[in-house]
This record gives sequence, C-alpha cells and structure tokens, in this order.
Amino acid sequence: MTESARTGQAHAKARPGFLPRQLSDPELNLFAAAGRRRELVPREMIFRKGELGRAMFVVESGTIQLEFGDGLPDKLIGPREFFGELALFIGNHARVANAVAAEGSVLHVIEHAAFERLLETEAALLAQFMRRSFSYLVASEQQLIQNLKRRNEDLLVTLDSLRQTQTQLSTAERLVRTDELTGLCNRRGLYHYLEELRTQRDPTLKLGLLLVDIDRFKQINDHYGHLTGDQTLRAVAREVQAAAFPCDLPCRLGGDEFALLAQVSGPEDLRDRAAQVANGVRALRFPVPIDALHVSVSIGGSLCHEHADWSAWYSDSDCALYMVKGEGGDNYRVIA
Ligand SMILES: Nc1nc2c(ncn2[C@@H]2O[C@H](COP(=O)(O)OP(=O)(O)OP(=O)(O)O)[C@@H](O)[C@H]2O)c(=O)[nH]1
Repeated sequence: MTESARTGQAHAKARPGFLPRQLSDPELNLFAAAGRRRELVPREMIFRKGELGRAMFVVESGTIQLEFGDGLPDKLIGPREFFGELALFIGNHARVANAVAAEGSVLHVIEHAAFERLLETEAALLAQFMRRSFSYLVASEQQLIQNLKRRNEDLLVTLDSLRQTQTQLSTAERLVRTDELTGLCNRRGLYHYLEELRTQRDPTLKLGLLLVDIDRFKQINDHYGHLTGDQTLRAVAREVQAAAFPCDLPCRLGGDEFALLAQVSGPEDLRDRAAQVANGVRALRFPVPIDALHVSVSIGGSLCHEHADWSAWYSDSDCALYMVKGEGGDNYRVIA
C-alpha cells in the first residue's frame, strides 16, 4: 500500500461529530493547487440554502457549519473535509443547507471549470475521490431519511398527546357545564349555549324560555328525606328533557329550578312544551314507601324579544312563574 493511500485511509476515519470525509494528502494537495483560497471571519456566510452553486469547498482550517433547517441537526465540517461537492459533479445544483463559518476558517474553493480541467489530468485520483464522495452522499441521504423518520415518529407522539389533552380538556369542559345530579346542563352551560346561539340561531324560529320550579320541594325533602328529594329532582329533569327538541337546551339552574330554552315557532309552541312538562311531572309515580308522593311543577315562560338581554328575558319568565305560584302552582303561564 502506498504512503498516500495509507494516509488517505487514516484520514477517512470518522471523528466524533464529523462525517468521515477527510481527504487524502494527494487529494488535498490537488484541490489546494486547483482551488481559490478564501479566508472567512466567524459567522461569514458561504452560501444559502436554495442558492444555485457550481463550486465545492475544501476546509484547510477552522470549522464550517451546515444548517439544514426544518428541525434537522446541523453538520460541522472540519479541516481536510469538503462540502458542496454535488454542485461540482452535476453543476448548478440548489444548495440544501446554509453554509456558515463557525469560526475563523480557510477554504479552497474549487469551481466547476477547474474540476473539469482536473478530470483530464488526474482522472484516476478524481475517480477514487468521486466514488468515495458518492458513497458519503448515499450514507448522508440515509442518515437524513433516518432523521426524518425519527422526527415523524416524534411528531406522531406529540400529536397523540395533544389529542389526548384535547379530549381531556373537552371532557373537563363538559363536566364543568353539567349538573352532576341530573346530567342536565347547568347554569354555566346555559350561558355558554346563549353565547353560541348569538351566531348559530335559526333566524326563522323564536327563542322561548320556560322556568320550571317544583312545588313545595322543601316539604318533599323534609318528609321523605334528601335522597327522595334527589330522586324527585332527577325525575323532573327527565320530563324537562323529554319536552326538549334536539336544538333546545334543558338545564337545571340550581336547587329545584329548571329551565328549558327552546327554539319555537310562537307562544303556542312554547305553551305546548310547558303543558308537556307539567303533565309529565303530574303523571310521575314513585315506588313504595313514597307512592303517596304527588309532585307538581309551576312553569313560567316568555318569548325572547329580538334585542333583549338574558336578565330581561329571565325576568319575564320569572314573573309568569311567580303568578302561577301565587295561584297555587301546578300550572303554567306563557307571556307572549
Ligand atoms: N334533595 C335536594 N334538595 C335540594 C337540592 N338543592 C336544593 N335543595 C333544596 O330545595 C329546597 C328548595 O326550597 P324552596 O326554595 O323553599 O322551594 P319550595 O319548597 O319548592 O317552595 P315553592 O317553590 O314556593 O313551592 C330547599 O330546601 C333546598 O335545601 C338538591 O340538590 N337535592
């Protein structure tokens, strides 16, 4: 084995963090003689990603940083190593990275024309150089593919945990807007729904609000206990729910007060919903020992005027409810 081949092999060994791209002494001497010497100050740009180039660069001293971007790791090129060779082999090649001097460095710039001339005089040495370069290129492409694969996997994991967080968030959001006892929407959910309605409401339909209050609920609690009270609340909730259309919102505002926010064609439509709830509750039957329990509700309702806010609207329905209560309850009244 010749001295130069031995040196070439020694240099071809990889240093940690560097690709094994060191030139042999004959190659280095050849390129130094054929190239143009260029001195760089730290952070000086050699070329930018996407730029068309026709020159290869050999590092005499210092370090050059190749920045691939897109989340790919940078590559450091040190003394006796080369970069940008594709532009030399195929001419007018778009650079795949930014090349920047990581420190004060000296390069030999080998232009395409100079390389063509060398091919005529030093064919054997250049053939060996090109063969090695191609295998480095293939290896570095494979490394790139590996990196992209890893990145893709990382992205999938991130995406998965984002999806999980999103599901947890929407579950938490749903729980915050739900009344635990009855499963209906709570007051917070109602306000959220009202916000949504501002943009999604069917303009041909009117909005009606029914306030449903259990009559003498305190007595039910006092006579039969809180568990029966809870059972009553759940049963009434089911009746309010049963009177709701898919686009309506049945909810429990708190205590023994429920509401049904309904999209209706007019006051008659809203009265029908109120009658359905009142009749449904009246027909409720409870198991022994509370089979004697007769539950009824008072219902007040009103239609929402075009620009009225929630408090004015609520107050109209509450007024109607108060009238029903004053008349002994177990009835409904809708203010048109
Ligand atoms: N069991 C049970 N009782 C509740 C719950 N929340 C509120 N209450 C009770 O509901 C009762 C409501 O009483 P009031 O507001 O006086 O209403 P009422 O007895 O129905 O009186 P009128 O509406 O005038 O007929 C109170 O005794 C509260 O303690 C609950 O989640 N479960």
